[in-house]
This record gives sequence, C-alpha cells and structure tokens, in this order.
Amino acid sequence: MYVKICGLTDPGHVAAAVEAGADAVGFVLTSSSRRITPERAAELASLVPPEVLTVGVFRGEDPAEVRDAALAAGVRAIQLHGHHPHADFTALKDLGRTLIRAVDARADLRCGAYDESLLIVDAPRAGSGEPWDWSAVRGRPTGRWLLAGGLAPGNVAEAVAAARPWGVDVSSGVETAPGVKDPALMAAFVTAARGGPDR
Ligand SMILES: O=C(O)c1ccccc1NCC(=O)[C@H](O)[C@H](O)COP(=O)(O)O
Repeated sequence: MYVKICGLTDPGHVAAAVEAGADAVGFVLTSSSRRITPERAAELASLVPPEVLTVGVFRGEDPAEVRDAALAAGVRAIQLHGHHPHADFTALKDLGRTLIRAVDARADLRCGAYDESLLIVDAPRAGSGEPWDWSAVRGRPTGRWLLAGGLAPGNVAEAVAAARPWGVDVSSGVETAPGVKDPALMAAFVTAARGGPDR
C-alpha cells in the first residue's frame, strides 16, 4: 500500500514522515493554510531520501507558474489539484517530473487519461479532512490511484476495504493543527494503511 503524506511544513515533520515509512511527501505550493514557499519546499525536499517521492501541490495556477515553482522547489513530482485541463499536463511533460492528477469522484477516473502517472481521488474540498463515501468509487478508477479525503489512523483500514485503492494520501488526519503534523499519528496511519496491528 503506497502512502503519501501531504502538507508538510517543517523539517522535523519531514523526518518523522520518512521515519514512519511514507512513500511520498507533499508540499503545498498553492493557496492554503499549509502553503509554503518554493524556497522552503526546497529546504524540506533536501532532507528527503531518494526513495521517497517529493511532491509539489498546485491548484489553479497556470503551467508557467507551476513550472517555475516546481523547479525552484526541486520536487520530483507535480500534483495538479482540481479542474486543470489536459493541456496543463501536456505543457509540463517536458520537465520530466512525475505528474499527478488530483480530482473528486465526479471526474474522469482513468489514471493516464491526462498523461498523468498517478491519480488521486479526493473529497470535493481538498485538504479539509472531511470523510466522504469512499465505497462509491470502488471499481471505478483504473491504473495507479490513491484514495484521499478525511483519512486518519482510525478509519484508513475501513476506507481501503471500501474503495480498494492502490495507495492512500492524508493530510488533516495526521495533524494537530493545519500544517502541524504529529509523528505518532503519521506512524499510526502508515501502520494502519498497510494492515498493521490495529487492523
Ligand atoms: O492540503 C491542502 O491544504 C490543499 C490545498 C489546496 C489543494 C490541495 C491541498 N491538499 C492536497 C492533498 O493531497 C491532501 O492530502 C488531500 O486533499 C487530503 O486531505 P485531507 O482530507 O486533509 O486528508
């Protein structure tokens, strides 16, 4: 079970996410209470070992702005959240970064339909921590896809059983406040997502 932890803002939290066993860590580079600058993201990304994917998260910016910020941050993946047209993905292809498309359940749920290599199926309000009917997407997404939206250590096993994703993505459920990750919650989340002792 692939695990992405998103919305990291602090070096200690990055180290704890890596220690917990996250496969990917996300830095929010768009309007959000978790937003950090590309320079701060570069500082945090430099602490991440090569086997863990660093992701810059964007929503609504045009490709030129995404390109500049992603290069300044030095992230290896670009997550376009929400209603980005196919052309935005096409415009970023030459950067050679992993492209991630994050949408809610009403969108086209075929991973690769926009030339992305990873799909995230999220709640309608990104980063809100609001659970939704995860079972509604069971069997619909194709390819590599992560389930997100309202996941937490206490419900991720149930969500995985309901939706059968390839991986999961979390932000609010491992925080004590927006942007403030909790090492124990991150460790508990990764363990539970992978079918650990509490499952
Ligand atoms: O997290 C944010 O504040 C955010 C803001 C704008 C666009 C995307 C954002 N987050 C993207 C993520 O990948 C989150 O992990 C995902 O939405 C799940 O969030 P949560 O329900 O809080 O676990």
